[in-house]
Amino acid sequence: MGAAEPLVSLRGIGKSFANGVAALENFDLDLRDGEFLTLLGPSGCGKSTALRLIAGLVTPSAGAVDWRDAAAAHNIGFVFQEATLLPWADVFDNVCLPLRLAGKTREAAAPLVRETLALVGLADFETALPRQLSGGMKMRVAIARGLVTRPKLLLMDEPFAALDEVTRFRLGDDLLAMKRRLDTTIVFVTHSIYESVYLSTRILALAARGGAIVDAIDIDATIARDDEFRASPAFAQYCRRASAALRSAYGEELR
Ligand SMILES: Nc1ncnc2c1ncn2[C@@H]1O[C@H](COP(=O)(O)OP(=O)(O)OP(=O)(O)O)[C@@H](O)[C@H]1O
Repeated sequence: MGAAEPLVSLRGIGKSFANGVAALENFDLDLRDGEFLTLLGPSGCGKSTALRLIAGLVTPSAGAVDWRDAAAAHNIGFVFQEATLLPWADVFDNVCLPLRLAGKTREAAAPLVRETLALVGLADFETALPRQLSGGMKMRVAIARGLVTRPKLLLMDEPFAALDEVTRFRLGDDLLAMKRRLDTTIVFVTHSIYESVYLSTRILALAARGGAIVDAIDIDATIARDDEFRASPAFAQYCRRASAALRSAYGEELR
């Protein structure tokens, strides 16, 4: 098993719900080790369903999800659009939760929780309650909770959608730094073309119905992600391509 082998492969995936909706049809995906993959597409095209299938939260109606390493399949971080924190628990206990669920005592988990809080810039907020935090800080707690078990894979479903643009930019930069530091592979869902180009090493644009891949855009992973990139002709070019892909993903629906 070489490092070039995908971390996880989705083969011929179909997912239909009891109400007859086919969210995904014959969907294939090879997730590369270490990539930042973004799923871009119209509302309802199956992005969240794809994340939930990878996470094992729903089972496919057809096809298979194959993991290179079974242990990675059982240690996946998941961050949602809402931070979904326990309102009565402080920041430390919210981040500690996945370790407690894995059977660690609070004391045994503490060093990892503190290290992760430092990583997301919340070292001084251990005892704060969720209601005392801004939206951006709550999202940092949710990211810390997603990373505290040091998963190989972090799934993020529109995590920054509810945040203002400055907070969004800052969190994006910090997320890339965390990813580098922990060597995490990320699958990210967003509706923002600019965000997808800035953060990703690959973008998949999914068609409005059934999740067919309309375009796969590789973004040069060696380019530093900073203000210079955001202002560069290369960035504009990638955005034009992603925008065209998204337009064709809407297909008939835009006409
Ligand atoms: N549990 C469910 N039961 C019935 N239909 C569902 C269920 N979950 C999703 N769907 C349907 O499957 C399709 C794909 O949904 P999904 O949430 O994956 O799309 P999405 O691309 O993530 O959308 P959005 O961008 O709006 O979050 C939609 O038509 C949705 O209504």
